[in-house]
Amino acid sequence: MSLVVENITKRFSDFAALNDVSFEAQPGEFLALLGPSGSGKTTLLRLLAGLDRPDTGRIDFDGLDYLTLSARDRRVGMVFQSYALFRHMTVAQNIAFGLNVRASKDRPSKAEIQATVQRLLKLIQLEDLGKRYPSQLSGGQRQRVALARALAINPRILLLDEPFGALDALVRKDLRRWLRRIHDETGVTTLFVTHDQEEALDLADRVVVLKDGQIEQIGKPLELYRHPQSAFVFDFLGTSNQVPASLSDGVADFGGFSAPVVSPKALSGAQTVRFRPFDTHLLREGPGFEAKVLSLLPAGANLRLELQSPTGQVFETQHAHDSEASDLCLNDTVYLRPSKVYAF
Ligand SMILES: Nc1ncnc2c1ncn2[C@@H]1O[C@H](COP(=O)(O)OP(=O)(O)OP(=O)(O)O)[C@@H](O)[C@H]1O
Repeated sequence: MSLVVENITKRFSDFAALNDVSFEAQPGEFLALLGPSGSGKTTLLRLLAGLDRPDTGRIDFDGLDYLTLSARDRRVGMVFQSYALFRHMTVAQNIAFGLNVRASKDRPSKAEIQATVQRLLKLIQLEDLGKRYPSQLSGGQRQRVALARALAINPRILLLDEPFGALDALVRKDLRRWLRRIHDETGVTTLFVTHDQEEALDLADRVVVLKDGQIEQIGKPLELYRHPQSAFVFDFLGTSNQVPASLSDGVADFGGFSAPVVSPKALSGAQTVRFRPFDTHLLREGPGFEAKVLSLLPAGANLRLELQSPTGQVFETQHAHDSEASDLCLNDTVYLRPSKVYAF
């Protein structure tokens, strides 16, 4: 059951929050919508949920024209950043809510609703907390309940708007893994809004990068990371070191040393080129970009360095523990050479 979004434009007065946006989600796919604040992520979710209408375009799900369906008939489950649980209801009542409010002809029996609640409590690993109130839960537990409530209506699509945005980094990481597991068990087509590139790359089957209401690029996480089509995508997906170079025939010349260029098109002449922290060598002697070691930080299997050039530019580099970086000290002078650079 695929989701088709075609040529969607949404204006607020004369400002286009979404401008001709098209993409598809495959049945059961987990898509991340990634973009900076104001890029149109929430606007897109609201259109899918039926909380707002686009000015132009088409939204279909499994052959159903969603724009002709009410929000309720779309059967979309939503989870927001703020815990939108009902405070006066227990966890179990919150989860049952979407089923209890159905018209009597569509409402499952009490026993069926209870069974669904039990199944979902088990799924979110809060089996013993059904009788508690939201105020008696941690932030992470509340978001798990919010997800169970969204799943209770057996949604065709699950829309998650920065669901872990208010939680601390460790809990976020934990819930991320957990969410992916739940997704794989339930197989619901899911759209997950985030402005955190690590979260998007870690979680999603494919990532839709939005900028100023338009799609910059869509792709699998590694594909986006390795083959960004624009400087925006490169900069947004990770640390970006930038230097001027002279390009010709796929080589960036820095005056005395050079590096191969990865580029979506053939470029020549003076350009700013970009490189990632781990695409670098540090040498004791030039040629290279001269810099002093500002900081040295062990980061898991790697060493992360900050280097500062005589003009004040700061570079970030990353190296294996047993590499040339391992015997450097603070304030040592090194010569930095990129092993490959990107140009757009
Ligand atoms: N009801 C509205 N009236 C006017 N402008 C709006 C309205 N809703 C959204 N916008 C504008 O549309 C643009 C996109 O907003 P949206 O909330 O979709 O961005 P976002 O990518 O979700 O941002 P964030 O990450 O900050 O939540 C913003 O410039 C916003 O100010």
